Amino acid sequence: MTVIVLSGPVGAGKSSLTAILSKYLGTKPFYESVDDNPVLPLFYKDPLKYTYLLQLFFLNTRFHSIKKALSDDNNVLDRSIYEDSLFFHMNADIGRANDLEVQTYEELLENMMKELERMPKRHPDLLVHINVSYETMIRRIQKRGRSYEQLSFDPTLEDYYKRMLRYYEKWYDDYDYSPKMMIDGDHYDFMASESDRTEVLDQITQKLKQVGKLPKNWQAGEIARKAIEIGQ
Ligand SMILES: Nc1ncnc2c1ncn2[C@@H]1O[C@H](COP(=O)(O)OP(=O)(O)OP(=O)(O)O)[C@@H](O)[C@H]1O
Ligand SMILES: Nc1nc(=O)c2ncn([C@H]3C[C@H](O)[C@@H](CO)O3)c2[nH]1
Repeated sequence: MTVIVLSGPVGAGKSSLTAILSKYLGTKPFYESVDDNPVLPLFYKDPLKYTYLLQLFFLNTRFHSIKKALSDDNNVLDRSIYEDSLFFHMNADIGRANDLEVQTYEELLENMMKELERMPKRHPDLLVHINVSYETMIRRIQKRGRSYEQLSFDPTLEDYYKRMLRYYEKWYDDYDYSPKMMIDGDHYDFMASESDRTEVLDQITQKLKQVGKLPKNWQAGEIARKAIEIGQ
């Protein structure tokens, strides 16, 4: 059983790489709840009011998928539970949550993490972090086109996204729940370029080999080749 978790800021390419990687390895993808998330548009419209609710919503849905993913299969997860706390603290630091909310959230998260310790696997086998610059992040957010994430919807998002990148830098440095690796999301266009896709998948396969976690019976056969050819 191998569990891989993708991490990275908004628009870094986690969902896209989750689709490609899971196809390549023949494993199951688990996606973050976005289009079916009723709180997300409300949050971007009125962050002060909806930060706490959004955080609980994400924590709850993430917990559901992690419990499934850590049970007994080979899986790829689009974003980790470890990043939820980053988002919440970042929002609290800009005054969108009070001390009592922070304390309650922390206690709930700790409780949930304790529950996860009972799972057959407690942590992922590998964290794949996609690193992007501010310029790339904005380009991808525009390309994807969720209206409420655009700078034209709320110009203060520029500060929010720049802050997010700073928090992610420290978060990745501190992360030590599993082996980790970084993909250069500025350099590799794993959506449009087959050779970039091959290179990124190769980097991940090498790392999985190195940590002894390449899914059993996996070999770069026909299905993997197809995943490279067609992308997601
Ligand atoms: N390496 C890449 N090269 C070119 N385009 C990319 C790359 N990665 C992602 N994209 C494009 O950028 C957009 C955002 O990608 P995606 O939805 O996978 O990001 P994400 O990290 O899952 O974002 P979020 O956390 O906000 O859901 C999509 O339109 C996708 O096609
Ligand atoms: N505030 C907040 N807390 C979270 O835990 C969290 N997780 C994801 N997101 C936002 C980022 C993208 O817009 C969108 C898709 O990742 O959802 C979050 N926002």
